[in-house]
Amino acid sequence: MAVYTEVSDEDLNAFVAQYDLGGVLSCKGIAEGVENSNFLLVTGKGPYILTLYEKRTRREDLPFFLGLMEHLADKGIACPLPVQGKDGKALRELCGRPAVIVTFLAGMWPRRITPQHCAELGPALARLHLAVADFRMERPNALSLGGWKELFEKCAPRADEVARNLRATLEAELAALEAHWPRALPAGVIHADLFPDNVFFRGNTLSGVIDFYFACNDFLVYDIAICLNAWCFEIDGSFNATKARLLLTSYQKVRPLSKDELAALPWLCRGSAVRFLLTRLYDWLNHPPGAFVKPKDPLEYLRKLRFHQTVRGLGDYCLDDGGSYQV
Ligand SMILES: Nc1ncnc2c1ncn2[C@@H]1O[C@H](COP(=O)(O)OP(=O)(O)OP(=O)(O)O)[C@@H](O)[C@H]1O
Ligand SMILES: N[C@@H](CCO)C(=O)O
Repeated sequence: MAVYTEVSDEDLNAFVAQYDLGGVLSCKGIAEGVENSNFLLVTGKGPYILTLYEKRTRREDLPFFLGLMEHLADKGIACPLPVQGKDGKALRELCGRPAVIVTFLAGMWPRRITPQHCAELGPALARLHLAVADFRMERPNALSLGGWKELFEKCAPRADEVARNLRATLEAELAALEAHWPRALPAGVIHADLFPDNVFFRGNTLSGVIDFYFACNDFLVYDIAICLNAWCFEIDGSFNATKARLLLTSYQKVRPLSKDELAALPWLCRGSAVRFLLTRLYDWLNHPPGAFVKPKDPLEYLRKLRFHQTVRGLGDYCLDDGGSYQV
């Protein structure tokens, strides 16, 4: 489970006393998530989330992430809002880790994705992209081409332990991505990790988005590519064109995509598949025996990559038969 740092009652009470939240009523570790330690903290003022940032979230990036959540919440996007202490600061330290308390969002992430979930996701993502247009902080995407290459080099010597020819497959794919990666598309701050476990629903209605800790500046449509991979494949590995069409058409009701953005999607989907394949592969190969967090399956993303490699244009996704957008 994702509680890497245990917090004593004494430390917790002293920490919470720095806020105007009343006393601690309960604090329970949250099993989900892999990056940071999260707790459901209940105080006299209600439920909150306490997050202790572990080693992969860089301290210098935290003002960007917290500033982004404040900006989005201010624009009416349903996302966690960092809570300020009595001194006006949201970011402080607990047990030697940077730590924040954020507001609690009601809802559940969907365990079984339906087309309706994708139809809700599209406009929420588009609204997020519009809302960041005047967010002034920047964070380059460390997990784009350059970052993939670095990760690949770290994983390459042992990649074939995980799948036959994986090293050669990745090497060839990185070269192809380098050659075809779009150079100029509308850009801004993207979520960059908008998987189903980061999107909450109440019934079929999207109620909030969490986990902005990979957010960065990149092509806006790259966020859609990430979502196509994370939301539109079935457990048996097949691509669900109905879900993809709903995601794209509903997104475009809020933020229409240009011809260039649509045309770039197949390569962006390949890039996004490589991004998650590589981070999962790295975690798989560097997983300490006995660790309580189960690494995610890298091969799921190898299968997705192989699917996108067969695609020659948007038509191969069977996306352009609805007539609801133009390529
Ligand atoms: N603001 C919030 N409101 C309600 N629940 C939350 C909130 N933030 C986090 N959670 C709960 O904590 C879990 C883990 O949170 P989060 O996804 O941010 O962790 P993480 O370690 O960064 O995970 P990931 O592996 O997705 O990067 C979520 O699945 C959710 O159950
Ligand atoms: N969403 C990521 C993990 C957390 O960032 C993945 O599924 O690989």
